Amino acid sequence: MLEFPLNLEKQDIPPLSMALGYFDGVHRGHQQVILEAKRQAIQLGLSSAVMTFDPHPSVVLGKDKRHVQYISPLTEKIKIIEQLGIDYMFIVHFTAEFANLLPQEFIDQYIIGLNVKHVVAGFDYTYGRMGKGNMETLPFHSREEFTFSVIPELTEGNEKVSSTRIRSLLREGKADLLPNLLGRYYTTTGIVIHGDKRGRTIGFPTANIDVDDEYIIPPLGVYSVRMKVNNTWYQGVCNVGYKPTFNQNAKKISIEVHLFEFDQDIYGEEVVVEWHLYLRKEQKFSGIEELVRQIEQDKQNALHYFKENRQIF
Ligand SMILES: Cc1cc2nc3c(=O)[nH]c(=O)nc-3n(C[C@H](O)[C@H](O)[C@H](O)COP(=O)(O)O)c2cc1C
Ligand SMILES: Nc1ncnc2c1ncn2[C@@H]1O[C@H](COP(=O)(O)OP(=O)(O)OP(=O)(O)O)[C@@H](O)[C@H]1O
Repeated sequence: MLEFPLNLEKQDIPPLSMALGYFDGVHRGHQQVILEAKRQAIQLGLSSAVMTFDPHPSVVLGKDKRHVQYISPLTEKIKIIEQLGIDYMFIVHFTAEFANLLPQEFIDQYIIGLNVKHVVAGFDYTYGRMGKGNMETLPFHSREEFTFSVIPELTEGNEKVSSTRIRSLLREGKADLLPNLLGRYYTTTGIVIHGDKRGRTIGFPTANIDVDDEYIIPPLGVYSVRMKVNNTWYQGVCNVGYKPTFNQNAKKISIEVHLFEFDQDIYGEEVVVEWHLYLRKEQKFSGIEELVRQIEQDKQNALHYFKENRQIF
């Protein structure tokens, strides 16, 4: 997949069928939009493309002053879209100036100007200043330079499948409910770093994972997870928290995974944690023995979960 710099001339770009959206998480609704752009590309003899934005519009428009966190930070989003078999991806730097473009200016510069011959977007897609352009105004703004398809609302349990809904489920720890919306389990990519080396001595060695702070981290607690190491998936349990049994004033959340049937040195490796099921709260135990007994129980609970859900793995 190629990424174009945006100072391109129209004649340098092949005619495109382009999906439009922010696409955080590339959930099942997004996948319909993107795959329809690909289908139309094949049917109309065009190249397929996705146009997305970075950072999230809320950073620039000031609705969300907090550090923004994503279901899929940009590099992850690019990877997922690439796997859908899209030829080109345009990542528009979302600035105040861009947000201020009139709907017609956006269409002229970013759609017609990029040689787009077919547009695909969802029923609620908006464009241009204050989101004034929408799928009803698109025929007018298109100047008959391109055709378009509108993807109807994909719902699950009578509610729209949306990035907002997925973000709030994730923040409530409901990782097990995500596959219905995301089309896969939630994953975070990170690097294995050194911890306090205590895990080994209590019989539960753990990989401490440094996860990019652009990811949404599920709430504190213990989870059934799978982790991908060197292209192989392993089952395990993960603790997200401050390890209160040992640390009085820890400031940084640690994410550590104990894998079953695994004994390799993986410091410095990139790994993917796949979040499956919230098991319990993190607790302060009176001693190591009590903690170890509980982790053994966590392991049994996770093994039971994976056994029951065997058909998926
Ligand atoms: C499945 C699992 C559950 C855990 N639960 C707790 C907990 O409830 N409270 C706690 O203080 N630490 C908990 N821990 C963290 C352990 O205290 C930690 O793994 C151990 O101290 C080793 O830390 P280290 O890797 O920094 O050496 C848990 C770890 C795992 C793997
Ligand atoms: N459930 C859905 N059904 C059909 N199209 C959708 C659905 N969700 C999003 N889309 C479309 O996918 C594209 C990307 O949407 P967007 O990035 O705004 O996602 P979203 O899930 O609607 O996000 P948010 O929760 O922030 O509103 C848009 O064209 C949008 O209309």
